[in-house]
Amino acid sequence: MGYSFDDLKAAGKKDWQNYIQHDFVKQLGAGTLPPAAFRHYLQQDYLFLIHFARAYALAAYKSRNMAELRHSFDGMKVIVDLELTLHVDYCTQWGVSEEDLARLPEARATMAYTRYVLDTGNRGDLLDMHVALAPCLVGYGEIANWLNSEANTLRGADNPYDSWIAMYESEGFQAAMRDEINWLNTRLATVTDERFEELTTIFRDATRLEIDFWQMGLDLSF
Ligand SMILES: Cc1ncc(CN)c(N)n1
Repeated sequence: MGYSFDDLKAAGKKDWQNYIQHDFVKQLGAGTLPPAAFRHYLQQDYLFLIHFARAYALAAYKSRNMAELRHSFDGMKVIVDLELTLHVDYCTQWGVSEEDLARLPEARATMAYTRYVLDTGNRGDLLDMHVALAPCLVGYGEIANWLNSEANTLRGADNPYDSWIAMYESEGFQAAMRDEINWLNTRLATVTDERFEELTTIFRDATRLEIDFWQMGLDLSF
């Protein structure tokens, strides 16, 4: 009894590190990521985020009070207003319209991750759902902070991916990340050892699916 979000990360430490410090992330930070890899990743991420917005809607459905409802609503707003807007802007620069995006075939990594999270939420309760969502929200906030601490990271106009880093380091995203950690810390403080074990499996599975998502970007795979 008496767990926290850090305990979830510690239980899958190696996977978490492989996710945060993936080659895709390192190359993006250094500005050396092949444009085709970023483009493939970002287009798949558009499809991914639409399903993740649905997952937040499911979390809202599972909410029992106003505070839980608002928490899910805030998570969904970050995806729809902040992240999807940037994705559509990037794609517009490449001459790819929202109609083109909607017609894109989904990569297996996109399907696997999004359906895993939706299934976990359907099967479980609100805590299961948020633990499945946490590597997404908390992970990208942590990635931006990790990139900023790395000597190889190039910031400014010389890095074509600078606006991507800027979004995830922004106060809007970082505040949502802190809220999620606080929310999880409150719930994890009272779970039993058995329940914590179940939750670590969900957290690690979602983290491994994040690793596959980066790899899909590097491999240009469907
Ligand atoms: C695959 C993935 N994971 C996380 C995030 C950050 N919401 C994202 N945009 N895409």
